[in-house]
Amino acid sequence: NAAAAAAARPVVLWMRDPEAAAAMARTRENERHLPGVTLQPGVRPTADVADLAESEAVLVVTPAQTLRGVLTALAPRLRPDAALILCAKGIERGTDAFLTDVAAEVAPGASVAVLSGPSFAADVARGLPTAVTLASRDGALAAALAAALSGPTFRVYHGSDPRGVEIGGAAKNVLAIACGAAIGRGLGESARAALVARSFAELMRFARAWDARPETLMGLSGLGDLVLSAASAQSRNFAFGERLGRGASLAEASGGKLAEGALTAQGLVALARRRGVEMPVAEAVAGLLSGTLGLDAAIADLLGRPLRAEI
Ligand SMILES: NC(=O)C1=CN([C@@H]2O[C@H](COP(=O)(O)OP(=O)(O)OC[C@H]3O[C@@H](n4cnc5c(N)ncnc54)[C@H](OP(=O)(O)O)[C@@H]3O)[C@@H](O)[C@H]2O)C=CC1
Ligand SMILES: O=C(CO)COP(=O)(O)O
Repeated sequence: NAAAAAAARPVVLWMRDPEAAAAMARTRENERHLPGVTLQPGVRPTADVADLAESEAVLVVTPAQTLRGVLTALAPRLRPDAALILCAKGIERGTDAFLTDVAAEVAPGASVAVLSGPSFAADVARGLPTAVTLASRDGALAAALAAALSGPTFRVYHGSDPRGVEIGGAAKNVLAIACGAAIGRGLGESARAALVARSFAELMRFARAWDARPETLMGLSGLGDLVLSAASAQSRNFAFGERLGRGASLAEASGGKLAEGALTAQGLVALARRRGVEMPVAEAVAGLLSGTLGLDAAIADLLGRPLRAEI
């Protein structure tokens, strides 16, 4: 919707469910995911992959754990020079792979970019002011895509550090669960602020160890997105943590909604360990989710860590 509004260019909205696509073409509304938002005139819903054959750029916006399957199905049907813009936030379960690496494996030769940053879909769709960042190793491509996608209220910055941008999106979801759990457990706003700051320190260490630029994490994907998800009950990851903090079971805590951090926590911790990065907050979340750590023990572990220099 934002892209169609920005440039008045035609946008093909491919979805897997033919009935949902037909309904959306008829009503011009996504009643299940974004009720009350009217599709821009240039958006054409379809369930036929062949309709993507002419697309110059493809935004892939399905959950992180579906990326491999979705790209495997789509890639052979796309233009060989189509840019793939990855919008999911996560690390692949089982392989612990970054999503850009999954894309490079499934669609070798494709130009891959990552779009991430603080942006609730409902805000973007309603035209509220939003800023995100889009990065590709090909900086000129990133700049061109950012210009094409930007509009009056949807500002797309660009960069050449896709690894940093994807780390920001994947990790903040895990860390937002910790903030939610602290609030749910009644630890207070000072504890939340402390967790945000210490989580950000973890993000920076992780980024450095995984060849990303630390300054990328000081931007929209990283600091910006962590602040959004850690501070807002609208965040599904925060809400998931908050319910855990109030004593809900893992099954109850998701509320049937996608909480990407719950699926990425183990992968994040595995990657951190592989490069010797200390991530106590992420470790606490992973321990909670795997059932090896109770909430009060996790809190005690974090508070009981040896005092050290902050920086
Ligand atoms: N929502 C948000 O505010 C933001 C989300 N993101 C990221 O975007 C990604 C998707 O999130 P979001 O859209 O909110 O998730 P939702 O669960 O709300 O929607 C997921 C969409 O992906 C579709 N889908 C799921 N599995 C498949 C599949 N195997 N093949 C094709 N389509 C599939 C679903 O189709 P169906 O309707 O048929 O189930 C649905 O349309 C996540 O990684 C999230 O972190 C990033 C920024 C903001
Ligand atoms: O990534 C998001 C906003 O930038 C959406 O956050 P949640 O997935 O936690 O709802």
